[in-house]
Amino acid sequence: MAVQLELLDMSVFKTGSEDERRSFGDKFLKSLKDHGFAKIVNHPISKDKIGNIFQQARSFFSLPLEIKGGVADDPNTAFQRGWSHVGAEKTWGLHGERLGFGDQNSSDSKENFDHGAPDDTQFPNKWPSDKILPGYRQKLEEFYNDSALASKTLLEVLATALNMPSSSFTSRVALNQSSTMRFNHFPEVPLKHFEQGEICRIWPHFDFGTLTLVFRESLGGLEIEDRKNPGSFVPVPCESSDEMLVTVGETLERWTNKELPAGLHRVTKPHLDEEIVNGLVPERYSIAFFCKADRNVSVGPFDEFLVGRERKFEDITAIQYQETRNRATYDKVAVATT
Ligand SMILES: O=C(O)CCC(=O)C(=O)O
Ligand SMILES: [Fe+2]
Repeated sequence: MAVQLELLDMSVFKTGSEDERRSFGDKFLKSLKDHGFAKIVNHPISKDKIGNIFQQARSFFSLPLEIKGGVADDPNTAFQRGWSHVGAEKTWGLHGERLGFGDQNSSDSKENFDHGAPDDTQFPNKWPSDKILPGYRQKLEEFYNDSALASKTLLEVLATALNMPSSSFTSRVALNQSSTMRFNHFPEVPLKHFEQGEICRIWPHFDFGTLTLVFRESLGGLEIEDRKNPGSFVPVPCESSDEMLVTVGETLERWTNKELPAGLHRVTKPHLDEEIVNGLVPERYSIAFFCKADRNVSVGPFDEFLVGRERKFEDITAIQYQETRNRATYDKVAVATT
C-alpha cells in the first residue's frame, strides 16, 4: 500500500498569517519526524521552471555517449561533477549488505549528471559546451540557486519548529559550498530484471546532506521505508508535477542526534501495473537538490540535542563525512581534501 503524505502548502510564507506559518512548521516537522519525508506544494519554484528543467535533463541524456563522456565525473574526488554512466554508482555499497538486498555486484540502473555551486573553484563544475546545449548551464545554475533558497527557507522553518534560533541550520550552509544538484535518468528496463532481484534503479540509501528536494514526474518507482515494518518499503506516488518531496538526510540526523532520523529510500519499478508497458519498465527522470553543510562545519550533534542523552555521532567535518560516503558509493578511494 502506498503512503499518503499530507500535501503541505508553502504559500503561507507569501500570503498567510503568523499562525498558518507556525502550523506549516509543526506539520513539516511531524512529517519529517514520523516518515523522514514531507511533501510540499505551492513552493517558490514554479511549474514552468520545473517543466523546463526536466526538458534540460532530457536534452543532456539524449546526447551521444562520446559527448557525455567529455564531461565524465571523476569518482576519485569527494564531490560528483558531470556525467556518471549507467552502473557507475553503487548505492548498494552503502547499506545493501546490512539490509540483505542484491549483492556486491549490484550497481544502480541509472545515469546521472551532477553540478555544485556555480562559483566552486575547489571542485569545478563540468559543462557541455553552449554550442551543443544552448542555455543548459544557465538554466541549471538558476535552478540550483532557486533550490538553495527554498532549502534555506525550509531549514529556517524547521529550526523554528524545533524551538531553536531560526538560523541554527542555515548558518552552517551559509557559504553554499557543498550543495549538489542531480539529474537522474533511469533507462527503460525489462520488468523481469526487477522481479529476479538483479537490479534496482537506486538501491536503498540515505541522502548525505541536510534536506534533499526531489522533483519527479508521474511515473512511479520511489519507495520509502515503512517505519512500522523496518526493512520493508512503500511507494510514495507523485500526485502533481510541481510537488516537491523533502527528505531528511544523514547530516540532519547527525546534527539532531537522531531526533530527526534520516529517511531510507530506493527507486525501483512502479507499483502500478498499468505503468509497465509490454513487459518493459519505461524510462524515468528525476531531479534532486542535496542541500549540504559547508565543508569545514562539523556534522556532529548540536549541544541542544545532547542534554540528558547519549551522543550518537562523532564530530567530523562535512567534507570528511562526504569523502567517506562517496568512497562507499563508488567502491573507490576518494582523494582527501580539506
Ligand atoms: O528518483 C527519485 O525519485 C529519487 C532520487 C534519489 O533518491 C536520489 O537521487 O538520491
Ligand atoms: Fe536519494
